[in-house]
Amino acid sequence: MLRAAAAAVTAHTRWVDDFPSPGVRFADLTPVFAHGPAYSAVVAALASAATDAELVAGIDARGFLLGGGMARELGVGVLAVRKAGKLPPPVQKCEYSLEYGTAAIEIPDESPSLRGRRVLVVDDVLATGGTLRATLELLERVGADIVGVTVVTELEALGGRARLESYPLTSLVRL
Ligand SMILES: O=P(O)(O)OC[C@H]1O[C@H](OP(=O)(O)OP(=O)(O)O)[C@H](O)[C@@H]1O
Ligand SMILES: Nc1ncnc2[nH]cnc12
Repeated sequence: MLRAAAAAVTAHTRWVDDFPSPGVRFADLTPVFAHGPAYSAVVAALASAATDAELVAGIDARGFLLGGGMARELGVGVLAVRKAGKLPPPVQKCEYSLEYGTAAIEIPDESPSLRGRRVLVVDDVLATGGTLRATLELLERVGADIVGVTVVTELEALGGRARLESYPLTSLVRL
């Protein structure tokens, strides 16, 4: 199952040079998600990273597409980890930097309560790890139990895995 999903990712990923800034080679997974069999294979493979999860947290924006499908697959709920300024207060916020700039993300502070809940976190790409680290910090701040961290594509040269050392990280494709 994992091998078929990885092959589908490799076949359908579009690489874009100098986006969103010069020198960046951007992994665009849009065609992977738009291809029915590839999307199904990827969602099933990612969901298998933590079948004991009680909630899937998907990171803005492509993590939403994955997280919703995975939550259905596992029969659990889904949480949108949002870019700053989109959620009504009260929120928990964390600023971070990534390959091409800085950003901030937020989760709801108390509603839903995440204390003690087993959460599987998902995003499309792991690059520097800034986005996932900030997300994990937020989830831990509100007491969540991180049972899995999973991504479709890991860009190894950018060193994200080292910044997530203490978490159970899996990826379908490592480049
Ligand atoms: O490991 P990192 O260096 O943090 O990079 C990974 C993040 O970068 C991309 O999102 P981006 O911030 O471009 O936002 P978008 O989803 O709004 O396009 C990608 O979808 C990850 O969320
Ligand atoms: N090269 C890249 N491709 C896709 N998403 C990214 N996020 C950070 N760097 C990226």
